Amino acid sequence: MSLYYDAAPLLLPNSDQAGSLKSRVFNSKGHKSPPKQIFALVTEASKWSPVLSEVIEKSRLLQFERKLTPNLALLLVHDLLLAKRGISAPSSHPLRLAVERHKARLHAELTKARLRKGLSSIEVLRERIEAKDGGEKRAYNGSAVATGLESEAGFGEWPHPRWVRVNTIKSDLDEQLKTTFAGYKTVQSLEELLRYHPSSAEKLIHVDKHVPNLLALPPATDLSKTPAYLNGHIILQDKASCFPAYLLCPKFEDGGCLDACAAPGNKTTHLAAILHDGGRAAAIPNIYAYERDKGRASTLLTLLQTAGAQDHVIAKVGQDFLRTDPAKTPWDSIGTLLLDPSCSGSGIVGRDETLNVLLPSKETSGLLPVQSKKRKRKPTVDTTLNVHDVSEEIPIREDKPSDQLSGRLTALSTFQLKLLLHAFHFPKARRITYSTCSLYAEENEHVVMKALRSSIAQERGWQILRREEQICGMKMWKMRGKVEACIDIAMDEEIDMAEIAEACIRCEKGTKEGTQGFFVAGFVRQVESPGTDQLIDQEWEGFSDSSSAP
Ligand SMILES: C[S@@+](CC[C@H](N)C(=O)[O-])C[C@H]1O[C@@H](n2cnc3c(N)ncnc32)[C@H](O)[C@@H]1O
Repeated sequence: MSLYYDAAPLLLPNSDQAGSLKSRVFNSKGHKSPPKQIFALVTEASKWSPVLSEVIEKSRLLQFERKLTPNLALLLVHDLLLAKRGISAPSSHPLRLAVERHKARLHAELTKARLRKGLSSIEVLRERIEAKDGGEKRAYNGSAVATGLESEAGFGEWPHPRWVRVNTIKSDLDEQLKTTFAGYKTVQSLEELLRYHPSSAEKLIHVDKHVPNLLALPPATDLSKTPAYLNGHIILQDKASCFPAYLLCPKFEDGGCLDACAAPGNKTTHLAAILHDGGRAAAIPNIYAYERDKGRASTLLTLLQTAGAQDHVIAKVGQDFLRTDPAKTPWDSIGTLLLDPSCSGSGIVGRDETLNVLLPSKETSGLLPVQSKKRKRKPTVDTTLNVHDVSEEIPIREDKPSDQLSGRLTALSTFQLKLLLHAFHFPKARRITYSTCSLYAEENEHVVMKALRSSIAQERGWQILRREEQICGMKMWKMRGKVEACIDIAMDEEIDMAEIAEACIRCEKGTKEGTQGFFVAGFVRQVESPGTDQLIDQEWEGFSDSSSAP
């Protein structure tokens, strides 16, 4: 029974315990049950809470059983009706008995709740709830098959499609459409795909209009067991995450390409695919991939192997990009750099989702919506190759008292700017992309503005890669940077802030574009004054140990 006592307080609002649900569960020493079990129960019960609260209220369980609290009732009813093993408590436990004596009524109410939503089976209901939870919100908005769940939960977002990048090192778009996606119906608009109903027999696919070799599939499509995924013919990568390598547009003749923050390796393998170019890149590995974290670097190595990119990439396992000396060989011949540093991760779909719990009311007069404080997940170190599990981001730590948002953003953006300025020192560098999966201007436009105003940028002639200079798909992309955010930083009236904002690319999450929240900007060096490289290289003295990311 300890499981339910451990889990119940976690469903309540106004907890003064800071941190994400995960950190509260996994870092707590006061729990008697295994943290994994507590976490699973709380997240599952929250997911099902709109339906189960209705069931509890209609069955009048809380009126019959006065000892039960709404949160305990939610957990116990969840396990009674939905868990394979039922309630995890001794069969004679009074609280278990208090719920089990209403089993028939509760079952009947669950069936009625499902039928009211017009759903044919509990499996279909489960599918809907899973789809909703995976960020697939408002999936069926406006369609004739509205479930009723949308209005209860107040969804206002578009679902997040499953994005698939065809790995052109091993396959091509045509081949994938004829094999892995044979039998799928191609739809011309992403919106049509996002309105797809999961129980429909029709399989839909959309070929992206911005990024080459990118496909969108309906939310919750599971490709993890397909041969194409297992053999690295396709890579599950969000659309926005494909922007940096595509915008960087590295060419073999540019010289070496450097990915400064590589793990788990989605963008590195994308760079390799772009550079593959008829096998030339295979002859001379010319992509350097830095990954400071050894655990994450092992994921990178696995992904490189699976994607067939191991011959194109020299992985710098456990090495810090900030410790490279740009003046030394081979760094002195690097032509393009991709910087995708650690960030707040605020743009990641599902990352900042609140735990939405709808507790049943004791009075049966309606449901009590409870929205817990905003929480972020604890850092995870991923060492397996399941791209579903591997985050591109290491979320910021939140277990320190001083870890307030503005402090964290300052620390992150200081590190991000340092990385960018270091990249500006590479003597043969011509193009750089800087990206984050953050929504905050501090990590995005502010970093760009500060970088452009730096002395190294001015000495080396680094400029923003203007919209009209960008590769076609990026030029076409409508969502651009925020002028107000540029103005926040601009002090130099000569800088055209509208042009810089226009050059920056933003993606929002939950829109009908189907992306995660993301930001990318390109830098280009068009003029190089003679002798400047030498001067700057002499000036660069490396960063001290204290220059690491927060
Ligand atoms: C946002 S993730 C990169 C995601 C990756 N670009 C992708 O697309 O799969 C940031 C990564 O940069 C690494 N990192 C942070 N600072 C670094 C540094 N100074 N040198 C090398 N790697 C660094 C982190 O360990 C983390 O794995």
